[in-house]
Amino acid sequence: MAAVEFENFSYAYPTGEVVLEQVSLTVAKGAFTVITGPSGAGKTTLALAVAGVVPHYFGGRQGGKVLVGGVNSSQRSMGELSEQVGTVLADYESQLVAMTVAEEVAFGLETSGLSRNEIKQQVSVTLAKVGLAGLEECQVAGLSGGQKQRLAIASVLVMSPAILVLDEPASALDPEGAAGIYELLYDLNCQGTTVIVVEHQLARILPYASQVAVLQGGSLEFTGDVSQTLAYMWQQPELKLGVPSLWAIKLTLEQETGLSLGAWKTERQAAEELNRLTCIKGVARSA
Ligand SMILES: Nc1ncnc2c1ncn2[C@@H]1O[C@H](COP(=O)(O)OP(=O)(O)OP(=O)(O)O)[C@@H](O)[C@H]1O
Repeated sequence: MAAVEFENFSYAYPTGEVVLEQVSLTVAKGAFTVITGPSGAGKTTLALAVAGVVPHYFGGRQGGKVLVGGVNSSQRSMGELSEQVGTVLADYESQLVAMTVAEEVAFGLETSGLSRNEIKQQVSVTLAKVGLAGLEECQVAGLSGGQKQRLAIASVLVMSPAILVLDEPASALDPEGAAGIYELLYDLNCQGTTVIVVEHQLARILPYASQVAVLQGGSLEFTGDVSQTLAYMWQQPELKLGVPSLWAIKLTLEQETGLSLGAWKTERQAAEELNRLTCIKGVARSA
Protein backbone atom coordinates (compact mmCIF):
# COMPACT_ATOMS: atom_id res chain seq x y z
CA MET A 1 0.00 0.00 0.00
CA ALA A 2 1.23 3.50 -0.83
CA ALA A 3 1.92 6.03 1.93
CA VAL A 4 -0.02 8.71 0.07
CA GLU A 5 -2.08 8.57 -3.07
CA PHE A 6 -3.60 11.55 -4.85
CA GLU A 7 -6.33 10.41 -7.20
CA ASN A 8 -7.44 13.10 -9.65
CA PHE A 9 -7.14 15.56 -6.79
CA SER A 10 -8.39 19.08 -7.51
CA TYR A 11 -8.72 21.95 -5.10
CA ALA A 12 -9.85 25.58 -4.91
CA TYR A 13 -9.46 27.84 -1.84
CA PRO A 14 -12.81 29.35 -0.73
CA THR A 15 -11.97 32.73 -2.22
CA GLY A 16 -10.36 31.70 -5.43
CA GLU A 17 -10.03 29.65 -8.55
CA VAL A 18 -8.89 26.05 -8.90
CA VAL A 19 -5.21 25.89 -7.80
CA LEU A 20 -4.70 22.13 -8.18
CA GLU A 21 -6.19 20.28 -11.09
CA GLN A 22 -6.58 16.52 -11.49
CA VAL A 23 -3.34 15.64 -9.70
CA SER A 24 -2.63 11.91 -9.59
CA LEU A 25 0.52 11.05 -7.67
CA THR A 26 1.61 8.02 -5.68
CA VAL A 27 4.13 8.37 -2.86
CA ALA A 28 5.42 4.91 -1.95
CA LYS A 29 6.02 3.93 1.66
CA GLY A 30 9.60 4.84 2.55
CA ALA A 31 9.96 7.26 -0.37
CA PHE A 32 11.82 10.55 -0.19
CA THR A 33 9.58 12.62 -2.42
CA VAL A 34 10.29 16.17 -3.49
CA ILE A 35 7.54 18.45 -4.79
CA THR A 36 9.01 21.17 -6.97
CA GLY A 37 7.94 23.70 -9.57
CA PRO A 38 7.69 27.43 -10.15
CA SER A 39 6.25 29.88 -7.65
CA GLY A 40 2.47 29.63 -7.33
CA ALA A 41 2.39 26.15 -8.92
CA GLY A 42 0.48 24.71 -5.96
CA LYS A 43 3.34 22.94 -4.11
CA THR A 44 2.38 24.14 -0.61
CA THR A 45 -1.29 23.42 -1.24
CA LEU A 46 -0.47 19.85 -2.31
CA ALA A 47 1.71 19.35 0.79
CA LEU A 48 -1.07 20.72 3.02
CA ALA A 49 -3.50 18.27 1.45
CA VAL A 50 -1.44 15.34 2.79
CA ALA A 51 -1.98 16.60 6.34
CA GLY A 52 -5.64 17.35 5.64
CA VAL A 53 -5.11 21.08 6.34
CA VAL A 54 -6.47 21.41 2.84
CA PRO A 55 -9.46 21.21 2.81
CA HIS A 56 -10.28 20.57 6.55
CA TYR A 57 -8.84 23.85 7.85
CA PHE A 58 -9.21 26.13 4.83
CA GLY A 59 -12.51 24.84 3.49
CA GLY A 60 -12.85 25.36 -0.26
CA ARG A 61 -13.77 22.91 -2.97
CA GLN A 62 -12.17 19.53 -3.53
CA GLY A 63 -12.42 17.04 -6.36
CA GLY A 64 -10.97 13.54 -6.44
CA LYS A 65 -9.34 12.18 -3.26
CA VAL A 66 -6.23 11.87 -1.15
CA LEU A 67 -5.59 8.49 0.43
CA VAL A 68 -3.26 8.48 3.43
CA GLY A 69 -2.25 4.97 4.44
CA GLY A 70 -5.02 3.72 2.16
CA VAL A 71 -7.78 5.74 3.90
CA ASN A 72 -9.56 8.66 2.28
CA SER A 73 -8.36 11.74 4.20
CA SER A 74 -11.75 13.43 3.93
CA GLN A 75 -13.09 10.69 6.22
CA ARG A 76 -10.60 11.62 8.93
CA SER A 77 -10.23 14.68 11.13
CA MET A 78 -6.99 16.70 11.10
CA GLY A 79 -6.28 15.31 14.58
CA GLU A 80 -6.53 11.73 13.34
CA LEU A 81 -4.38 12.52 10.31
CA SER A 82 -1.73 14.14 12.52
CA GLU A 83 -1.09 10.75 14.13
CA GLN A 84 0.18 9.59 10.76
CA VAL A 85 1.43 12.80 9.19
CA GLY A 86 3.83 15.22 10.88
CA THR A 87 3.88 18.60 9.17
CA VAL A 88 6.50 21.33 9.38
CA LEU A 89 5.20 24.49 7.75
CA ALA A 90 7.28 26.93 5.72
CA ASP A 91 6.70 29.38 8.58
CA TYR A 92 8.00 26.85 11.13
CA GLU A 93 8.40 29.50 13.85
CA SER A 94 4.61 29.82 14.03
CA GLN A 95 4.52 26.17 15.16
CA LEU A 96 6.74 26.83 18.19
CA VAL A 97 4.54 27.67 21.14
CA ALA A 98 6.45 26.79 24.33
CA MET A 99 9.10 28.62 26.36
CA THR A 100 11.73 25.88 26.58
CA VAL A 101 12.98 23.28 24.14
CA ALA A 102 11.81 20.35 26.32
CA GLU A 103 8.32 21.85 26.77
CA GLU A 104 8.05 22.33 23.01
CA VAL A 105 8.80 18.69 22.22
CA ALA A 106 6.73 17.39 25.16
CA PHE A 107 3.67 19.41 24.07
CA GLY A 108 2.23 16.76 21.75
CA LEU A 109 2.77 14.01 24.33
CA GLU A 110 0.82 15.71 27.12
CA THR A 111 -2.35 13.80 26.30
CA SER A 112 -0.61 10.54 25.37
CA GLY A 113 -1.08 8.88 28.74
CA LEU A 114 2.70 8.54 29.22
CA SER A 115 4.17 9.22 32.67
CA ARG A 116 6.34 12.35 33.32
CA ASN A 117 9.47 10.20 33.24
CA GLU A 118 8.49 8.48 29.99
CA ILE A 119 7.78 11.86 28.39
CA LYS A 120 11.13 13.19 29.60
CA GLN A 121 12.87 10.21 28.08
CA GLN A 122 11.04 10.47 24.75
CA VAL A 123 11.89 14.17 24.59
CA SER A 124 15.60 13.48 25.15
CA VAL A 125 15.70 10.67 22.59
CA THR A 126 13.96 12.85 20.00
CA LEU A 127 16.20 15.85 20.65
CA ALA A 128 19.24 13.61 20.19
CA LYS A 129 17.84 12.40 16.84
CA VAL A 130 17.64 15.96 15.51
CA GLY A 131 21.02 17.01 16.89
CA LEU A 132 19.70 19.09 19.81
CA ALA A 133 20.78 16.77 22.65
CA GLY A 134 21.27 18.51 25.96
CA LEU A 135 19.34 21.67 25.01
CA GLU A 136 16.21 20.63 26.97
CA GLU A 137 16.22 23.63 29.30
CA CYS A 138 17.22 26.25 26.70
CA GLN A 139 14.77 29.03 25.81
CA VAL A 140 13.24 28.51 22.36
CA ALA A 141 13.63 32.22 21.65
CA GLY A 142 17.40 31.95 22.09
CA LEU A 143 17.90 29.25 19.43
CA SER A 144 19.37 29.91 15.98
CA GLY A 145 17.20 29.58 12.85
CA GLY A 146 18.61 26.12 12.10
CA GLN A 147 18.04 24.97 15.69
CA LYS A 148 14.45 26.24 15.59
CA GLN A 149 13.88 24.33 12.36
CA ARG A 150 15.27 21.17 14.00
CA LEU A 151 13.07 21.80 17.02
CA ALA A 152 9.97 22.09 14.82
CA ILE A 153 10.96 18.75 13.26
CA ALA A 154 11.50 17.23 16.74
CA SER A 155 8.08 18.39 17.92
CA VAL A 156 6.37 16.45 15.14
CA LEU A 157 8.85 13.56 15.17
CA VAL A 158 8.17 12.81 18.83
CA MET A 159 4.71 11.63 17.81
CA SER A 160 6.37 8.98 15.55
CA PRO A 161 4.49 9.89 12.37
CA ALA A 162 4.88 7.45 9.47
CA ILE A 163 4.99 10.41 7.09
CA LEU A 164 6.84 13.71 7.45
CA VAL A 165 5.78 16.66 5.28
CA LEU A 166 8.02 19.72 5.21
CA ASP A 167 7.54 22.91 3.25
CA GLU A 168 10.86 24.46 2.15
CA PRO A 169 12.63 23.10 5.25
CA ALA A 170 15.92 24.82 4.50
CA SER A 171 14.69 28.14 3.17
CA ALA A 172 16.14 30.27 5.96
CA LEU A 173 19.46 28.45 6.19
CA ASP A 174 22.95 28.87 4.75
CA PRO A 175 24.19 26.00 2.52
CA GLU A 176 25.79 24.20 5.48
CA GLY A 177 22.63 24.46 7.60
CA ALA A 178 20.51 23.32 4.65
CA ALA A 179 22.74 20.27 4.11
CA GLY A 180 22.44 19.46 7.83
CA ILE A 181 18.64 19.50 7.71
CA TYR A 182 18.56 17.31 4.59
CA GLU A 183 21.02 14.84 6.11
CA LEU A 184 18.76 14.62 9.15
CA LEU A 185 15.70 14.00 6.93
CA TYR A 186 17.64 11.39 4.99
CA ASP A 187 18.59 9.60 8.23
CA LEU A 188 14.93 9.53 9.26
CA ASN A 189 14.01 8.31 5.79
CA CYS A 190 16.58 5.51 6.02
CA GLN A 191 14.95 4.49 9.31
CA GLY A 192 11.63 4.06 7.50
CA THR A 193 9.88 7.44 7.64
CA THR A 194 8.27 8.52 4.37
CA VAL A 195 9.51 12.06 3.68
CA ILE A 196 7.73 14.58 1.46
CA VAL A 197 9.37 17.99 0.99
CA VAL A 198 8.47 21.05 -0.99
CA GLU A 199 11.74 22.39 -2.41
CA HIS A 200 12.47 24.69 -5.33
CA GLN A 201 16.28 24.51 -4.99
CA LEU A 202 16.84 21.03 -6.35
CA ALA A 203 20.62 21.11 -5.79
CA ARG A 204 19.83 20.52 -2.11
CA ILE A 205 18.02 17.22 -2.65
CA LEU A 206 20.21 15.50 -5.27
CA PRO A 207 21.80 13.04 -2.83
CA TYR A 208 18.57 12.11 -1.09
CA ALA A 209 15.42 12.18 -3.25
CA SER A 210 13.93 8.97 -4.60
CA GLN A 211 11.10 10.73 -6.42
CA VAL A 212 10.61 14.25 -7.77
CA ALA A 213 7.17 15.58 -8.70
CA VAL A 214 7.02 18.72 -10.82
CA LEU A 215 3.95 20.93 -10.53
CA GLN A 216 3.21 23.72 -12.92
CA GLY A 217 0.12 25.91 -12.93
CA GLY A 218 -1.65 23.50 -10.58
CA SER A 219 -1.07 20.40 -12.73
CA LEU A 220 1.37 17.57 -12.20
CA GLU A 221 3.72 18.06 -15.10
CA PHE A 222 6.08 15.13 -14.49
CA THR A 223 7.12 12.62 -11.87
CA GLY A 224 10.10 10.28 -11.82
CA ASP A 225 13.43 9.70 -10.14
CA VAL A 226 16.00 12.51 -9.98
CA SER A 227 17.65 11.63 -13.32
CA GLN A 228 14.39 11.26 -15.21
CA THR A 229 12.90 14.43 -13.79
CA LEU A 230 15.93 16.64 -14.36
CA ALA A 231 16.30 15.33 -17.92
CA TYR A 232 12.64 16.22 -18.50
CA MET A 233 12.96 19.68 -16.93
CA TRP A 234 16.05 20.34 -19.08
CA GLN A 235 13.92 19.93 -22.19
CA GLN A 236 11.22 22.37 -21.02
CA PRO A 237 12.08 26.06 -21.54
CA GLU A 238 9.90 27.14 -18.61
CA LEU A 239 11.38 24.54 -16.20
CA LYS A 240 15.00 24.54 -17.39
CA LEU A 241 16.01 27.26 -14.93
CA GLY A 242 15.10 24.94 -12.05
CA VAL A 243 17.76 22.38 -13.06
CA PRO A 244 20.72 22.58 -10.60
CA SER A 245 23.92 23.90 -12.17
CA LEU A 246 25.72 20.58 -11.63
CA TRP A 247 23.11 18.84 -13.76
CA ALA A 248 23.02 21.67 -16.28
CA ILE A 249 26.73 20.98 -16.84
CA LYS A 250 26.16 17.21 -17.05
CA LEU A 251 23.22 17.49 -19.45
CA THR A 252 25.05 20.02 -21.64
CA LEU A 253 28.12 17.78 -21.80
CA GLU A 254 26.00 14.77 -22.68
CA GLN A 255 24.20 16.76 -25.36
CA GLU A 256 27.41 18.07 -26.89
CA THR A 257 29.62 14.96 -26.65
CA GLY A 258 27.13 12.10 -26.89
CA LEU A 259 28.71 10.70 -23.71
CA SER A 260 26.48 9.16 -21.07
CA LEU A 261 27.58 10.39 -17.65
CA GLY A 262 26.66 9.08 -14.19
CA ALA A 263 23.77 10.35 -12.04
CA TRP A 264 25.84 12.99 -10.25
CA LYS A 265 24.65 13.55 -6.71
CA THR A 266 27.55 15.65 -5.50
CA GLU A 267 30.27 17.89 -6.95
CA ARG A 268 32.80 15.29 -5.79
CA GLN A 269 31.17 12.54 -7.90
CA ALA A 270 31.15 14.89 -10.89
CA ALA A 271 34.80 15.81 -10.39
CA GLU A 272 35.83 12.15 -10.04
CA GLU A 273 34.04 11.12 -13.22
CA LEU A 274 35.36 14.08 -15.22
CA ASN A 275 38.85 13.41 -13.92
CA ARG A 276 38.62 9.77 -14.99
CA LEU A 277 37.37 10.77 -18.43
CA THR A 278 40.18 13.32 -18.84
CA CYS A 279 42.76 10.66 -17.89
CA ILE A 280 41.29 8.16 -20.38
CA LYS A 281 41.30 10.82 -23.08
CA GLY A 282 44.88 11.77 -22.19
CA VAL A 283 46.02 8.13 -22.41
CA ALA A 284 44.19 7.66 -25.74
CA ARG A 285 45.82 10.80 -27.14
CA SER A 286 49.33 9.82 -26.07
CA ALA A 287 48.96 6.24 -27.42
N1 LIG B 1 -5.00 30.65 1.77
C1 LIG B 1 -5.14 30.89 0.47
N2 LIG B 1 -6.28 31.43 0.00
C2 LIG B 1 -6.46 31.66 -1.34
N3 LIG B 1 -5.54 31.36 -2.27
C3 LIG B 1 -4.38 30.81 -1.85
C4 LIG B 1 -4.12 30.55 -0.47
N4 LIG B 1 -2.88 29.99 -0.36
C5 LIG B 1 -2.40 29.94 -1.62
N5 LIG B 1 -3.29 30.42 -2.51
C6 LIG B 1 -3.12 30.49 -3.98
O1 LIG B 1 -2.98 29.16 -4.46
C7 LIG B 1 -2.03 29.11 -5.53
C8 LIG B 1 -0.97 28.08 -5.20
O2 LIG B 1 -0.27 28.54 -4.05
P1 LIG B 1 0.83 27.64 -3.33
O3 LIG B 1 1.33 28.43 -2.17
O4 LIG B 1 0.28 26.30 -3.08
O5 LIG B 1 1.95 27.54 -4.48
P2 LIG B 1 3.50 27.25 -4.34
O6 LIG B 1 3.88 26.49 -5.56
O7 LIG B 1 3.80 26.65 -3.02
O8 LIG B 1 4.11 28.71 -4.41
P3 LIG B 1 5.44 29.32 -3.75
O9 LIG B 1 6.60 28.57 -4.34
O10 LIG B 1 5.41 30.75 -4.20
O11 LIG B 1 5.29 29.14 -2.27
C9 LIG B 1 -1.48 30.54 -5.68
O12 LIG B 1 -2.17 31.14 -6.74
C10 LIG B 1 -1.83 31.19 -4.36
O13 LIG B 1 -2.05 32.57 -4.54
